[in-house]
Parts: sequence; C-alpha cells; structure tokens
Amino acid sequence: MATSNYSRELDIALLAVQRATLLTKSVFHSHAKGTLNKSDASPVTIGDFGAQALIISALQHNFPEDEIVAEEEAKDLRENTQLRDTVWNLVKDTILPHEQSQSALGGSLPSAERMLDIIDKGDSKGGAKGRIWAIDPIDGTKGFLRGGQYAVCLALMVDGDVKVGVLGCPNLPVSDSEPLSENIGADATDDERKGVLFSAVQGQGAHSRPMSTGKLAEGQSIHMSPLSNVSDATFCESVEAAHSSQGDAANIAKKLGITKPSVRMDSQAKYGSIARGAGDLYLRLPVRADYVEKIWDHAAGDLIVREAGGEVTDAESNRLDFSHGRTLLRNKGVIAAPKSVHGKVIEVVKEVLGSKSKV
Ligand SMILES: Nc1ncnc2c1ncn2[C@@H]1O[C@H](COP(=O)(O)O)[C@@H](O)[C@H]1OP(=O)(O)O
Ligand SMILES: [Mg+2]
Repeated sequence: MATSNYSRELDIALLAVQRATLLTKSVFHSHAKGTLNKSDASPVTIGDFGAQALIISALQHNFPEDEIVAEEEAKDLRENTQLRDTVWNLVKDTILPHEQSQSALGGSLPSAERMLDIIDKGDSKGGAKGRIWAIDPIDGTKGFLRGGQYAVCLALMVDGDVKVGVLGCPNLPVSDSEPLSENIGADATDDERKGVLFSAVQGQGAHSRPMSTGKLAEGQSIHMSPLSNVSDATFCESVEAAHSSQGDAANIAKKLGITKPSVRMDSQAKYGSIARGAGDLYLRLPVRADYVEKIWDHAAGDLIVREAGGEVTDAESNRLDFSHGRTLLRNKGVIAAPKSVHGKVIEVVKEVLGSKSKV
C-alpha cells in the first residue's frame, strides 16, 4: 500500500470526537439541570458509553478492518435495560448539524441492540501489528463531574506507532494564547469562550481549532513554548493526588528553581495545554509501583505534544511504548516538556525519585 498522509483518518477522527464531545456536554448539562434523574446511573457512565458508541460507529463505518482498544464494555448495559435506554436515547439524538458530517460518519445508529455490539468492538488486545485505534470516551471523570477539565480522546496507532491523535477538550479556552488560570481544573461555568479540538498527524505538526457545534474550522498550528530557562516554567499535574505524586512534583519543581504554583487539571487536557504553549511541563509521577498506565490515557496527547515540538518520555527518559497491548507495560510516569529543557527535567526527576528508592 502507498504511504498514507492520514488525511481521511484525521477528518473522521475530528468529526467523531466532535460529535462524541457534544454528547458528553449534553449529558453534563442534563444532569446539572436534573433532567437525567430517571436513571440512577452516574452521568459519567452514561456519557462514557454514549461517546464510545458514537466514536466506534464512525470508525466501523469508515475503517471496518481496523481494530479498536476502548475503555468500556457493554456488559452493564446488557444487564440494565433502563441504563441501556437512557444511553440509546442520547446516542440516537446526537447528530452533527452539518449534513456532510452526518454521512461521513455513517448516519444514525440503527438500534439499541446494535449500539451494544458496537460498544463491544473496543475489545482489541492491542499490540505491535496493524492499525489499532485507542479510545477514551471520557478521560478525567472527576473533572467531568465537577464541571472542570476532561477530554474525549482518540488515536490511531499503526504497528505500535501513533500516527493520528485527536483530543476534544470542551472546557479549555478556545484561544491558544490564554494563559492557564489556577482554577482551570474546576471552573466551566462560562461556556462561551471554551471548547477546543487538538489534533496531530505524525510528521505534519499539531493543530487546534474551536469545538464548534457546526462545520469545523481549519486548524491553527500550535507549538510548545520556547522556554529557555526551566525556572520560568509553569507545570501541570493531576488534580487527583492518587494519580501522580504531588509531593515529588513539588520537590522536582523546587530543585529546578520553579517558583510558580502548579496548575492542576484532570485528563489529557494537560497535554493539549502544554502543546499550545499555555503551560510548559507535564509531570506525572508514579504513586503506586503496581499501577500500569493505559494506552488510551496517553496515545493522542503523546503525539500532539511531540508534533508541537515537545518531548514526551517516562520518568526514565524512555519514549512511551504503545506496542505492548492495552497498557504501557514498559513505562512508569510521564514527563512532557519542550525539547530545550527535557533533559534537565529528567535529570532532576531521576535525582528525586532515585533518592526516594534509597530510603
Ligand atoms: N494510581 C494511578 N496512577 C496513575 N493514573 C491512574 C491511577 N489510577 C487511575 N488512573 C488513571 O488516571 C487517569 C486520569 O488521569 P488524570 O489525573 O491525569 O486526569 C484515568 O484514566 C485513570 O484511570 P481509570 O479511569 O482507569 O481510573
Ligand atoms: Mg482516562
């Protein structure tokens, strides 16, 4: 087969993520308004299943031979018809107003039963061979619930290498030049200037565009900040202390001479934020030695940051390796930074984590 520039994959991924993100937003708003109270299920559960169904149906329509690694399986929906019907009602009503987009995505799903089969198509084991999509329908569930940052994430890997990545971040500022505010992790009350889609294709750079409800605009090129002095950095980390050691991050920042407080936000919105230069570093430092990261939590963000001119590795300075199934078996932690300072950051990360293991 001729080499691909992945333009069709990118177009479909953007539309699928746009449609799925609109669904999650409508779940959040229905929940906030109390119109979802017929079901006992959490809005995260409903949004997760709905978004996964929409993305997989778009992929199956366009790329029927491809494999899919997705976070959810339909078992709970098969056992709970009320939950199934709640999700189905949302899925069948979520359409893009732009007609051409509808046909590109294969139109509406035919039935609730078919929706369950589609959700279960995300059960690939992943691996080092072939075309495999990784989906996280709602990354950052805690952020979603508190009206803060979350992301709808989709990436295409070919032979274990990420070729296309898209992140739908409905609660990040539209503008690439808006600096990160301290309350970015919690405040999504102003919908107006919020909502962005980040994307990247290997070798073609990274882009952002507004998360519109209609036809998507052309992407704007995005770049990591040209940070020459690491002590000027703004660093991002998880809100959840169980996901990344905030104590280790504070020690690392101190040793690097960083004085600004960290910006805490949920989800791969952290990767998008540093890729557009709104922040500089993303530190994810293991809390539990036995936790293995999932590929859908990193594949899109990894490519977007690298295509924006950044470097993404684990805490040992190894590239994230997506070729070992559904998890990042060979990696611990994530350190993403502009190329100019990544080496210096890793030096200090090793120092801080190394001194801990000697205690
Ligand atoms: N102990 C852990 N260490 C690191 N990440 C974790 C841990 N437990 C869960 N996660 C994952 O962190 C991701 C969110 O990260 P962030 O804090 O950056 O928003 C979720 O996808 C979550 O996976 P899961 O959804 O399986 O619980
Ligand atoms: Mg996740």
